[in-house]
Amino acid sequence: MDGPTSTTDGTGARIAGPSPDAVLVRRTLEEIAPVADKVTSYFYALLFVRSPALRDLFPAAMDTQRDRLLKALLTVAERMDDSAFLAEYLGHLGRGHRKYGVEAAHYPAVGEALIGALVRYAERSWDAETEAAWVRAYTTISQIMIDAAAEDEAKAPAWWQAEVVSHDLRTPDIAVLTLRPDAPYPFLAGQYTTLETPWWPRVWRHYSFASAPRPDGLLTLHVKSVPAGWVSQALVHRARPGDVLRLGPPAGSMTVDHATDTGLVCLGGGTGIAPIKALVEDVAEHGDRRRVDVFYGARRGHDLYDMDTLLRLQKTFPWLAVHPVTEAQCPLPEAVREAGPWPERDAYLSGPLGMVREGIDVLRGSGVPTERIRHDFLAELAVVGTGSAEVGGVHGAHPLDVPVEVVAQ
Ligand SMILES: NC(=O)C1=CN([C@@H]2O[C@H](COP(=O)(O)OP(=O)(O)OC[C@H]3O[C@@H](n4cnc5c(N)ncnc54)[C@H](O)[C@@H]3O)[C@@H](O)[C@H]2O)C=CC1
Repeated sequence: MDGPTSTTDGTGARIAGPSPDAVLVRRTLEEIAPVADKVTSYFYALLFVRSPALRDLFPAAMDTQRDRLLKALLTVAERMDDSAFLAEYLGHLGRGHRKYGVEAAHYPAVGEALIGALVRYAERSWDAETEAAWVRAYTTISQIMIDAAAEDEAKAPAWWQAEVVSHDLRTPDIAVLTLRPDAPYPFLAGQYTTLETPWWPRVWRHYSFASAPRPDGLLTLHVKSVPAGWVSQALVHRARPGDVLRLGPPAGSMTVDHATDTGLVCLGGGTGIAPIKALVEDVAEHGDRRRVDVFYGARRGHDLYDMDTLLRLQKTFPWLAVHPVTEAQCPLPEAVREAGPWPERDAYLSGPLGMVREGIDVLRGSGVPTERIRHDFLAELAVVGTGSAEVGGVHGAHPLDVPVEVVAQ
């Protein structure tokens, strides 16, 4: 892509402006924004008519697919001149697409369908120069994704099969599943995975791991069945020991920095307690010098489905304090504010979007510097991908930093 231009401000200092290609790409995206749905439908129609074999990479029902492509494009367009961001974001996307069966040979057809859809709906701004900018942009995007996938192929499988070894229904709509992967699954406490069930082929959802890596290699997930949540309902009400699921690679950076012994303050709302529990186990495994406060929020007392486990951990580890909070008592972020300030802590948040957002505000107001606040916006992905809250929570300062997978979520 062409490099950024620069201008000078009133003091003569140079300010980097967007590159000419970024200006042209953004102009196209602005023009199509009001008809984004039509562009997306036309893109997929072109893709599947011209390359019918690619249809098999996508789920049967395309409604879960809707906004993904456009959201990824907007993210890239917004940061087009930031090569470090592009390498990280698109590298993650390229690796993540291996599990869908995406190959290097598929990329040109996608690029042609994309440009075909843009030509049709960006009539006002489209010209030869714009087309050349889009071709350069797409070539760069696809090459980063292809290279990242090829590099990953040399060291990790595209997916893992995982057998359900236990299924524990904790409430009428929450199950704790234990899985045995068919090969060692390398992850860190606080990370999440993508998962596909045999009942909804090519429909993938995100779930955080509820335990730190264990010597026996087993994995644990907490799943809440949500209305219209195909995958979550199948996992809670249908999955049984012996069923085999597929897992994508681990992702997420809500992990503990073991180079320091700073204390932790953790907020887990609902099934958002899952990765928080994994973090507590991780701290325990790395020594016990750190103070850890866990605020566990639920709507009602009986929704605190993992309280027994947390109390057991609290009894074992004197450095751990667990604070259950129900809505009748007070909102979870409020309880954290009242117990603060937290100036010397690292903070971790996991749960519904609203809780995470409010929690961040409270933590900032209670003295925690922004760079010490970690969270993964899984709830954000659920909203984008399905219109339902079907995830078990992705990390980043901004939701757009989360790689939104273009194919089959
Ligand atoms: N790594 C992550 O970020 C993870 C996120 N999650 C997300 O957590 C959510 C769990 O859902 P449920 O169990 O149904 O939780 P829930 O809806 O029962 O709420 C749990 C807690 O969050 C509080 N809360 C909810 N909305 C709030 C708001 N707008 N402002 C302040 N507090 C709020 C509730 O008062 C309660 O204390 C899902 O959206 C899931 O995607 C789940 C696992 C991991």
